[in-house]
Amino acid sequence: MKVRLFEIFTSVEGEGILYGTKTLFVRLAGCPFTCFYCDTKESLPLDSGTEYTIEEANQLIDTNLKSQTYKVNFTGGDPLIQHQAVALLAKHIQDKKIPTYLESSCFDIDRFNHVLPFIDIVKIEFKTKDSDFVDSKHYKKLIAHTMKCLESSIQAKKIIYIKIVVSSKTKLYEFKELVNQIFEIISKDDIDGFIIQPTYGVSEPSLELLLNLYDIVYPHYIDVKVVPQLHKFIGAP
Ligand SMILES: Nc1nc2[nH]cc(C(=O)O)c2c(=O)[nH]1
Ligand code: SF4
Ligand SMILES: [Mg+2]
Repeated sequence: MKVRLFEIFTSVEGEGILYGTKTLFVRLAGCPFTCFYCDTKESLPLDSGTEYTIEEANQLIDTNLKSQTYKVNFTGGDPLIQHQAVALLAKHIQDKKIPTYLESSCFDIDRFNHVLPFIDIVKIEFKTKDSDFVDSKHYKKLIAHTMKCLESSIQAKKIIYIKIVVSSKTKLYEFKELVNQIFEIISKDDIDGFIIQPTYGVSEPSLELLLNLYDIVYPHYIDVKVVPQLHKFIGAP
């Protein structure tokens, strides 16, 4: 089996509940979606990056693990595009007792379930309608898949947090509908965090909007946090 990696680098985790922690990032090539705020557009083409055999990719990861690595984040692109390869690479890392982390848009429950056994920390990202991830007629189906990924992670007792990227285009009523839908199927104790992540450099949300979005989540989950992407502020990848 082959895998296309766009890049591999060590940095400070810039997103989510583990922000500020040293992490090795394995960025998979390929994502067919179209979020208007995507900050890794170079990695979207399926033929971007470099192709490796699994053995070569594992060797590359091993070389990068040498400089004290505490966890490995599979990101993209979307790692579920190459789910079979990601499962093999993540197993290789777990065998070394290093925690693995999946950074995906959770668009397909079958692909997600294939990778999940080899992942310790899962970010469940719910896309807003205004993200342009998919056109609006496919949005309901996307959210159904993401919900199933969330339920599956809870059943598997993973470390889980929910992330929603918001912009000045995010509609309060749509956000509220999404949050209500999430907490209809889960309880606050099922997750380890809820992150509202503002877009950076494009259609940035106002403080007023961020606070209104916060107030929508708070009644369901009092530890909700607004966390911008830390790495953008320290000039790190
Ligand atoms: N420092 C840093 N942290 C990140 N967390 C998630 C990232 C991503 O691109 O998915 C990312 C990234 O690209 N860089
Ligand atoms: S899902 Fe992620 S990688 Fe794909 S277009 Fe959206 S932000 Fe970019
Ligand atoms: Mg990034």
